[in-house]
Amino acid sequence: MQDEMAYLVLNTGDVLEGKWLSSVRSTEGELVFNTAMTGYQEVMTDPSYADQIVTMTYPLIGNYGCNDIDYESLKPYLAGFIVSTASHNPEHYESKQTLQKLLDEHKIPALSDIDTRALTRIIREHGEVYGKITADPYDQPDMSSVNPDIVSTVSVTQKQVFKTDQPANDPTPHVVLMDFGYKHSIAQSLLALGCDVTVVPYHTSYIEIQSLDPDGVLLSNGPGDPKALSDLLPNIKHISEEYPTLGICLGHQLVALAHGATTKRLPYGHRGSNHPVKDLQSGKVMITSQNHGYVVDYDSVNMKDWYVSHVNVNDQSVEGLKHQSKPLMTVQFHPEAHPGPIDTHHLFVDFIQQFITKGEKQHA
Ligand SMILES: NC(=O)CC[C@H](N)C(=O)O
Repeated sequence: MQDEMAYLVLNTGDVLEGKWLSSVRSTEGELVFNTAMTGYQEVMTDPSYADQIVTMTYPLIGNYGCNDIDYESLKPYLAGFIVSTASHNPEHYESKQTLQKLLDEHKIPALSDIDTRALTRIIREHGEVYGKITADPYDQPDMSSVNPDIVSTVSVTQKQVFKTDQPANDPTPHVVLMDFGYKHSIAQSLLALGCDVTVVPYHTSYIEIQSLDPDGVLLSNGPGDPKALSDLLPNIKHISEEYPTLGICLGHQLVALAHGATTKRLPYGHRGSNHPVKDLQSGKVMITSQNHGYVVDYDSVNMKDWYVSHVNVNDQSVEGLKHQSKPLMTVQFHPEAHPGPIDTHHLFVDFIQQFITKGEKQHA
């Protein structure tokens, strides 16, 4: 079985040969690349990558193993994983299993020994690339397999309540986290700051949220094209107008769409843990963790009610929005990091400061 040939067949006509890194042998999806040097376990378990085949540009992956604490969700949702050199002998005091074992356990098809430099160049050149991991080099990826309803496969189906063990605030603030595919470290960031967190399904209505009596609402990251969720926009608009709101990544894009802006595809996405972002108010540049293929169109933002709070230093794309008069802010990057630097962690503090300072609920 180990000798079976392993290929990544792309819709560009390119075929790359590698070695099997998992016992599950066939998958397809959109190819994306991540430039982070560490954090492969967090990348693999970030639900934003659902249905995508992720290639890591850093050449050695798996060298510190996989542990019990870096899961960003219960399991990896990505369609496939591609590396150059896979380490089979990890060394780290927290390591519990190898990369290969984790991929096998969760039945994620994966290849090693792929020329990830060549692959990344192909993705950069073509932008939107689909591929198939297969034993047959004449197989072709079927692009019709893209699931427009991908968020429903990663969101919780029932609410989950998490109580903080950090009695930092009195009364304890309560944040409702709308789950479009949330990374666990978002909830952990809020719990560590002394907030109770209720995670709710992505389609939870304004009335249901109201019945939970939150102090603030957070719309999470998640997979897919934000425009696929256009049915939800009136609900999101209503919620974000009534409660202090923080949108992260997909949550940012959805709040922007709900308030009349548009989104578009980036040429080949921002995925990595060293993307420089400028806070336009302070002038400070922060290094951020990112994972997105879409972006809010700068010119579509209604500057009467909003302003652009952050921009990407590399391509000037929109990285953050703030409402002119409401406690409503959104960011394209990941303030929870994991993996990545914690330069923008203060955004969680800014978010909760809006409802803890007066010790009483701020919304009507
Ligand atoms: N991490 C995210 O929330 C990603 C948002 C969206 N799926 C995109 O690719 O742009």
